[in-house]
Amino acid sequence: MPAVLAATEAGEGAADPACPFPINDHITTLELSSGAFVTARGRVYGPAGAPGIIVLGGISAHRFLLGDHADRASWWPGIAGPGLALDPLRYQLLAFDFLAEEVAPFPRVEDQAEALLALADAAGFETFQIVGASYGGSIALALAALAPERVTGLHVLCAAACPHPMTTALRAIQRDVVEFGLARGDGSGGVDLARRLAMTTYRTADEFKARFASPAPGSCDARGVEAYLAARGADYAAHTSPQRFLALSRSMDAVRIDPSAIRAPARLFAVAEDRLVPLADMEALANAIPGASLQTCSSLYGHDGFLKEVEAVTRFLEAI
Ligand SMILES: CC(=O)SCCNC(=O)CCNC(=O)[C@H](O)C(C)(C)COP(=O)(O)OP(=O)(O)OC[C@H]1O[C@@H](n2cnc3c(N)ncnc32)[C@H](O)[C@@H]1OP(=O)(O)O
Repeated sequence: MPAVLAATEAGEGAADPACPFPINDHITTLELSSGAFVTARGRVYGPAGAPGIIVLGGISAHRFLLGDHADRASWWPGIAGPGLALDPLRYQLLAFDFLAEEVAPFPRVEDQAEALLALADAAGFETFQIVGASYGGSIALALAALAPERVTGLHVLCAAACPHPMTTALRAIQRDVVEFGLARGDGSGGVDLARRLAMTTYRTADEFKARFASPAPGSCDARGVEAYLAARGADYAAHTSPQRFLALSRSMDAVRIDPSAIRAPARLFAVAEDRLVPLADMEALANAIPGASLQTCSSLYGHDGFLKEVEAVTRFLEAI
């Protein structure tokens, strides 16, 4: 278990007087069981005393689940927000910034889980549910295994017990691209190119065919698939350092969850067309967690289905 060295809290709801729910930041310094010292940063949206839910997304996610009331938008639009499935008027929603390059050689999902547990303590969550998607789903599984007595419900989208070798292969190439960029003195260019490749694993061939084979004249996509990938790569590289990219990429490929350690009622959500986390791997996880259930959705968006299929994800989260 992590040793907490310092915890601070800062209320920020006042930053936007129109905000109808409290917002509190928690910053906790702790020693991980690996011996590393880290600072965990989390944000809780919602009224004190309401049931706690830890909300975790893909590698692009951060503690600003609902945006930052300035220039950062919510990373789970349509799912988290007042009146939505993850409602800060009904729950306390805790999101955090992933540990990344500050943990050498890279953070394991178990490290992320320890940081989260310290933040849950700081937020006063005795027990809580977890909703985790993609990389956040892997962390959710690790946290459920770490603290079985505190997790009352586990809801995992598009994440399996370990990465598929083809997924690792494609991520290894992305890391090589970033390392190549760094060696040339252009790490940011490496992240840009790696993200372009990553995008092709998040979406499906059918979506690209529908969008880019004969795009509507005048539409944004009329500029073509290369322009799209270039735009997504540039946007990601503008916000992500090469060191962060490498740390999180290695973390994803190191995931090895022991499903038998999970005691919480577990519900899984898979996308049949997901090529990053194949359906068969999620079926295997569902079979390995005692009592777990699996819902499957079909989506043109593949792995990005957890972000794009708002209706299906909302239905899945209705059981919270
Ligand atoms: C294990 C893990 O954790 S890995 C999984 C982590 N998942 C992720 O990181 C999410 C990956 N997906 C993305 O980044 C997606 O782009 C999303 C989810 C952010 C948005 O998806 P969508 O809503 O379908 O938008 P889409 O990807 O089509 O377009 C995004 C942007 O590209 C722009 N764009 C679209 N087509 C083109 C084009 N042909 N040329 C240039 N720009 C284009 C859009 O205008 C939009 O720009 P904006 O953000 O400034 O408005």
